[in-house]
Amino acid sequence: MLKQLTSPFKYKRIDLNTSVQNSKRKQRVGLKEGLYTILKLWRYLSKKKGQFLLVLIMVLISSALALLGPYLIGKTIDDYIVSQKSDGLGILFGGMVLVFVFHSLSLFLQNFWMIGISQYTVNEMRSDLVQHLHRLPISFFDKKQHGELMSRVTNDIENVSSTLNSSVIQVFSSLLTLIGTVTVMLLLSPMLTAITLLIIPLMVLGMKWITKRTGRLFKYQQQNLGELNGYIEEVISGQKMVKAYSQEERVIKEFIVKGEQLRNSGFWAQTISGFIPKVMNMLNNLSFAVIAGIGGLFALNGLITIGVIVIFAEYARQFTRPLNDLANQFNTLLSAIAGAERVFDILDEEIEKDDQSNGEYFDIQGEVTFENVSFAYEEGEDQQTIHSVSFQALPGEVIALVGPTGAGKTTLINLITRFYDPDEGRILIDGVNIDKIGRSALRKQMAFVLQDTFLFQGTVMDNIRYGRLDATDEEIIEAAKLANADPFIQKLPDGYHTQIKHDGNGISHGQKQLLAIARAMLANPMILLLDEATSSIDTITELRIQEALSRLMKGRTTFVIAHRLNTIQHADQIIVLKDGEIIEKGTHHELLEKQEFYYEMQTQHYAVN
Ligand SMILES: Nc1ncnc2c1ncn2[C@@H]1O[C@H](COP(=O)(O)OP(=O)(O)OP(=O)(O)O)[C@@H](O)[C@H]1O
Repeated sequence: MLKQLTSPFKYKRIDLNTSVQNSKRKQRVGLKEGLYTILKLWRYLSKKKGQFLLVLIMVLISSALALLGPYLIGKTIDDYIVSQKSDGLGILFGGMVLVFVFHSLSLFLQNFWMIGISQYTVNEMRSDLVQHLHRLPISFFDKKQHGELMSRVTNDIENVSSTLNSSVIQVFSSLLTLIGTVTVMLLLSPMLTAITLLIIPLMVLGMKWITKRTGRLFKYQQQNLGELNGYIEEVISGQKMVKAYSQEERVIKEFIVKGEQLRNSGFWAQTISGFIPKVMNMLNNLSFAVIAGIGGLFALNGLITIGVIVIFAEYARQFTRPLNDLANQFNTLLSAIAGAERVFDILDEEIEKDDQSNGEYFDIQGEVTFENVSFAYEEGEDQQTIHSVSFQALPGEVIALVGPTGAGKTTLINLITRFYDPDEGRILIDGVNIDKIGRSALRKQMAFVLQDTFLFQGTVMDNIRYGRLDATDEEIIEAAKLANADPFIQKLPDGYHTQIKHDGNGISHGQKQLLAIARAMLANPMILLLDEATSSIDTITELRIQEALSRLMKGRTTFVIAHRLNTIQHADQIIVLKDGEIIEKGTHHELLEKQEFYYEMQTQHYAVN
């Protein structure tokens, strides 16, 4: 099996920056990066400082009691068994029982409090992450796979949680046990201690060699897991498309490749980290042999007692165990830091600035003006997506946006809604630059009826209420009636209370559009953004949609991305876009008379979408 796997050292050749290119912070690697992440984690943990202090006190107590146990056993051997005495043995025995009972109790308490801290921390991180995700600009989501993001909110956070649950205590108790053990050992026999400690350099060197590799390998394992999850999410959501184009084989092959990558990185991360306990165990046994041999010689020469050999043997175990634990926990910590780092990478992403405005609701008339607006999706792009676009839409006008595919129609809508901001020029609503209006206040003035209406889990009623959360049931039914959606809703098994399945599966395309119109009716905005459906909808539903739309459009400034030219003949203005520029503007008749691009589109049935 080993032969099939790529050597872990292959990873050396992978440029870290290829997978972490989007964040400046990610350029920092190694210790500095780790410390930065730990500092950020501490900001969360420190909110539970009091409880954390209690945990540390319990760790201190349990570590001290763990030291006391072997010491008492050694004392029993030297003072009672070797010297054949029994006076006071009962008290010593009682003391030992108490030590072990309190040791367990302190372990239980530290665990109990630490789990509380870890669950609190992880919950805070998760909610910060989700809140932050909602404040990020749309451009952030353009660059990220949804499943990969999901993996950060779930897997990576879970990883941090389980590590906090166990590793923090382990690390502190191991450190304390180490210090305590060495101190007592030195007090009992400095010479035997020095010989026992010779093992440390060997352990440190071994650990360094291994952890250097495992840190990197765990990072790749997390990355590969994120990519695989992203892929699974994508193919499950796009299952229909996969089947429609008979892409199952290709998808399975790609999945196998990604799965192999994860298996490979997982295999090496686990294998190399798995060496640690084995190596430590071997060194541990070696130290036992050394203590028994050399300690025996010392005892024969009267330098130490038999009780001290027993204490040393027990301490050597206690001493290599924390080293062992530290090494193990180091790996878990590295893996959790890698996870936390991926979470903080998102938290470090700059949120959408909500400008100078106070973001309050205000009444608008619906005049929209573009003044020399230029825009490119990517910074430094040679070709602008929108180039010096100017036009004015008066309140209540219907503006049709037409042009070949990729001309920039959707981009114009994206700019009006401030999903993106222009690089040059201004967009004004009622004469106010929209960058002075808070995004949320601006979007409250708008409603969308898009080709692909997204329906959330919940009832039909809930989905219409999305348009205005404080709407009453009566208002919702009224909006549905105006949108011609009421007849089909009434026929659903539970009417308005029918549960919508995932993403509206079970509701037809045309019915989704009607629900979107009802949502928009309820929102009652002054500006309406329509992306005309291209898919074939049956004639009756189509008529219902058209009728509902004209009702909805009345008195509102409406931008329609038109895919069929026959539906926009009555628009007040038709804006013809090509390669991001307005090449013609006017009414249907004016443009036909000009006999230019629009005329060509009409006469030659130019593909307009
Ligand atoms: N999020 C994005 N990131 C980068 N480029 C984008 C993005 N969205 C669109 N583009 C590019 O911008 C250009 C204009 O796209 P847009 O979607 O505005 O065209 P459109 O006229 O609406 O096309 P269609 O009729 O096909 O929907 C295209 O070249 C497209 O590839």
